[in-house]
Order: sequence, then structure tokens, then C-alpha cells
Amino acid sequence: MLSHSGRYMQEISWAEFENRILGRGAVAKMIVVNQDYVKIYLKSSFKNDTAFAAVFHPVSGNEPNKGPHYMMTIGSIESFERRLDAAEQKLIPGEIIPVTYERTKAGLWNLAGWILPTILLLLLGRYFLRAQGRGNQSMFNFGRSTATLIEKEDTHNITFDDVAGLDEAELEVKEIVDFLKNPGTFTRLGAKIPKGVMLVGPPGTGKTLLARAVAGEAQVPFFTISGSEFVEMFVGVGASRVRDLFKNAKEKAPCIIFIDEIDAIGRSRSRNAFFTGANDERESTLNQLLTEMDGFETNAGVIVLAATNRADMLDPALLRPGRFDRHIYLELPNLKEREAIFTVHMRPLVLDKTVDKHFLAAQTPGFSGADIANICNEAALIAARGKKAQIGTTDFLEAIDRIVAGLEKKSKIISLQEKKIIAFHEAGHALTSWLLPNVDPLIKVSIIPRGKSLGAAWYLPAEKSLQTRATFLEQLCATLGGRAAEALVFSDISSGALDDLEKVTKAAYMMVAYYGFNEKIGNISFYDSSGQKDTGFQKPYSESTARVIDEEVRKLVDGAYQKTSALLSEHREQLTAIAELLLKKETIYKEDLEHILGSREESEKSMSRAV
Ligand SMILES: Nc1ncnc2c1ncn2[C@@H]1O[C@H](COP(=O)(O)OP(=O)(O)OP(=O)(O)O)[C@@H](O)[C@H]1O
Ligand SMILES: [Zn+2]
Repeated sequence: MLSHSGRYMQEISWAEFENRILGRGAVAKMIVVNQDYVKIYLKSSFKNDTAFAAVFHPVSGNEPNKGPHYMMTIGSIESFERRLDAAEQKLIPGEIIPVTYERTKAGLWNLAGWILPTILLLLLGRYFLRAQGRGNQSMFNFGRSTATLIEKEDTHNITFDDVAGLDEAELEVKEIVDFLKNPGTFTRLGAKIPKGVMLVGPPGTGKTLLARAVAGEAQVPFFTISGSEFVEMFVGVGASRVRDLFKNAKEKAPCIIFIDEIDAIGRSRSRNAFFTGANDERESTLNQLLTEMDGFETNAGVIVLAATNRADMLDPALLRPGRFDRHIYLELPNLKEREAIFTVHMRPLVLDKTVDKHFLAAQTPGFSGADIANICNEAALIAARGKKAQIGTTDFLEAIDRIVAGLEKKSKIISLQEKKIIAFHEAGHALTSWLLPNVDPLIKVSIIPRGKSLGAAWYLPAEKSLQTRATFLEQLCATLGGRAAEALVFSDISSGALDDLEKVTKAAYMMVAYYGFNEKIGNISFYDSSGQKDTGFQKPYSESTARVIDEEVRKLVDGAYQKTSALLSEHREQLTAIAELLLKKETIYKEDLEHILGSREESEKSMSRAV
């Protein structure tokens, strides 16, 4: 008996595995755990082998992969795979050995529950591929593929000089550059450099550019891959691409891996907890990514940068410590930043004296860095077409017109009436949440469109481990505040509240069917399809209970909506004041709200009675 991670087990050596188990069609599956050992699950038919059973006793595993298994220590995943490949000719026809990759972080989250079906599918996919290609053979070699998606680029000419208006973000990534340049200085002091950094921001704000500049500044290789390229791939290919990517990167360390559009693979799983099959490929890719992130040392010299437009959509597993635990937010540039971006992109251009950067920046509110780069390029083309010796202001204005037209088509530019609706919508959220004492404090409200959202409010989440029913109720009201304000002011409502309504519906179902907050349903927690919990455990409920749940949810939401509407009509003057300030300043802060509404403590006192 020997002890491995605190448990007693019978270990099988590679030689014993090769001689006694391989080539007998005995392996049900193998799971590679944490780089260093493999769990071997044998088919029950193999139990008849008394000679084997006399020597080896399986570990009676409880979680997460149930059932007795054997352990085998491996030097590294690479050497294990090499051995498997080499042993391929030992297999009997039709013998298939499914190998999956897993990590054990006991209790944190149950990986096996969702990865196993994925892997099974994956194996089937590979199996058929193989069967077609070269007869009914084994499938050891699965998942290895040429990494055509991964390109090492020459980024050494891109530096922070090419990035404008992202001073804060630049400051944050500076540390990474220093580390890549002189890892010794950091490791000697025991400093931990983040492995993964998430760049979050609307399209075209320079996420890719910043990542390239980090590599360029540090003079290290840059590996890039895009999440969206995985989506339509054949099963199994995504995961193996990720594995190859990290393998290559580790050989070239120090270096940067950049994963663009990570949301394409890293979208939250809980959303589609009930749909299986469709997302298997994405999930196995995501899982492989997590495995890789966990599998290398903090100071190994590989830093993974990822970019997304929507951090809220990402699977929380990606954001845990040791993965992408550092986030850098990039926003659409303000006036001064736009001017700086114009400066960068005008550098190679031949301009006449009329061109005024400040003026152009003022003409382009809501434009991203990419839009501005486009304008500069377009202006040069227009001037060239006109056979001019220099590019002038009129060329820029014409370029702006063209790009605005293009943007309007993509409905990125919003009309004044739309802007008014958005302002009142956000003012509704702000005011409701301000008036309700249990809602998290508001920091900032904005009607500058970013990503898919037209406006947004930011809250400071309180560090609470318990949420009371009153808190839930008030949160419902605050979320409904947007639509209620639209209805009150415009006597019409818009589709802009869709996200809010999704949130409200989910929260209301959670309250009624999950947290036991509803008197009719009582203190019973059903696993509900709108809930977040992905344990896979579901208590069934009858048709009639389902009907009661639906009714109670409706009542709850209707009640909250009425409360919100009443609150807003009571404070209609303040609502208008907030909306008008938003229209004027586009982004307002806590202090602005205090100016209109008084300090929040006061409203707490008066409102704790009213609601
Ligand atoms: N802050 C900036 N300074 C200078 N140029 C910028 C800036 N932001 C964007 N650009 C220009 O726009 C181009 C596209 O930006 P980039 O690809 O980095 O955006 P992104 O945030 O990665 O966008 P997406 O989310 O669409 O992938 C850059 O190559 C650069 O020319
Ligand atoms: Zn809203």
C-alpha cells in the first residue's frame, strides 16, 4: 500500500499495466488527474481474472468518479501519451481506451458530472474518423492535431507607443512586461505573477492591440487563438488545439498566449444546464483550457491574456483564482483619449495644416479606437482618390460620414428619442435602487452604449453571505425600475428591458422554488431550470406544483412592478432630474445622485418604512 494525496491505494506500474491489462479489452476508461497520475477503471468482466485480483486491489473511490479503480503514477502527461502511442500495436482489434483529462480540486466543483458525457461523444467522433481512415483500430492517438490556428506572430514592432488613451490599462500590464523581461527578479522575491489576465471591453477598444504591445514590449513570442474558431469544429479538435497551444507555449516560455473572444468557449454553462449535446465541443474545449491553466506553475513564464466583450457571460470557473483572476477594463475612449488615438494613427499620414485633432475627436463621440483607425485610413484613401498631395480636414469629415453611415446600419449610433428612453430607463434603475435600503450602493450610471447594452448602472456589491427575502424583493424592484420608468414617462415600453426581465424572471423563480421564500410553496427547494445551481440534482415536482410556482412567480413580479411604479411616480421630479442630467453628462456618479436626492442614509430611514 502506498499513500497518494492522503489516500491509500493499490498502484499499478506502467509495466504491469502494459503486460497484464493492455490488449485484453479490459479498460473501461482512464482518467488523467493533475499531470501526475492516472485512474484506471476496468470493465467488470475483468474481475474474473483471479490472478490479477490476487495481487491488485482497487481503490474504492467515492467521489467524483464513482467506482473502484486503480492508480498509475505517470511522469508527465506527455510521457504517458508517448507510451500509449507506442503501445498501440498491443491492442486487440476493436479495443478502445477512452482517456479523459481531469483535475481534482476536491469539493470545489464537480467536473466529472459534465465532462464525462462530453468525452464519450468525443471518443465516438474520433472512433468513426479512425474507422473510416484505417480500419477498425484503436484510438490512442486521439486529440493530437496540427495547430494550424496557432500562429506565432512577429509583434516586436508593436509597443505601447502604438496604444493610445489606455493609460490605466497600460499601467496594469506593465508589471507583466517587467516579469516577462526579468522573471528572475520576481521569482527570487517570491512574488506571484498572475497566470491569466482578462481584458474586458467593447469591440475595437484595443484589447488585441494591448496584448500584442505587451508581447512587443517584452520581446517575447505571441501565440494567438480565437474562441470563435472553435465553435464549429469537429468534436475533440478544440480541446486538442488548446493542449497543443499550451505545449508549444511552454516550450517557448517566456511568452504570451492571447485568446480572443474567449466568451465563445467560456460562456456560462449554467444557462443551458438542460440542453446537452449542443455545447459539448465548447465545454470540452473550455475544460481543456481550465486544465491547462491549472497545470502550469504560476511563474512558468507563460502568461495568458484573454479578451471578451462581456465578462458577465463568462463561466465563473474561468475567473477563479489561479485562472483569469485579474481583470482589466477597457472602455470607449473619451474626448481626450480619442484625440490621443487620432495622434497615433495620423503618424504615418501626410496631413495638411487644416487638420485639427481636437476638432475631429469632438466630432466622434462613441467611436472606438478601431473606428478612429478606420477613419484615418479612409481619409487617406479619399485624399488619394482625389489625387491630393496631402490629406485635409474635408477628407476626414467625409470619412467620418461614411463610417457613421456604416455604424448606423449596425445600429450603434442612437437617435435622440432612443437616447431619451435610455436615459429614463437608467434613471429608473438608479432612483429605485437609491430609494430601497437593501439594494447595493450605486456607483455610476451611464447611457454610453457599450457592447450590446445601451446603458448601464454599476453597483458596489456588498460582501454578504446571506441574502434576506427583503433584499431579494428590493433587488427585483430595482431591476424592474428601468421598464417601470419607461412606462411612466413614455406610456410605452421598449425592448431595452430584455436583460432586466430575464434577470427578474430568474430571481423570482429562485425565490419561489429554490430559496423557500414563498408561503404557498413552503420551505421546499426544487432544482429549477432557471436556477444557477448545476449540481445535476433535481427534485421532481408535479404539474400542479409547477402551476402554483408559475402563478406565485407572476404574483411576485407583478407586485414588485407595482411597488416600483408607485415609488417612481411618487418621486417623478427626481426621476426627471436624473434623466436630464444623464442626457447632459452621459455618465453620472454617486455624488451627482446625492446632489439630486440627498444622502442615501436619509432615504434609508424614510424608506425602510415605506417598502
Ligand atoms: N487605444 C487604441 N489606440 C490606438 N489604436 C487603437 C486603440 N484601440 C483600437 N485601436 C485600433 O483599432 C484596431 C483594432 O483594435 P483591437 O483589435 O485591438 O480591438 P479589440 O478590442 O481587440 O476588438 P474586438 O473586441 O473587436 O476584438 C487596432 O489594431 C488599432 O489600430
Ligand atoms: Zn435595465
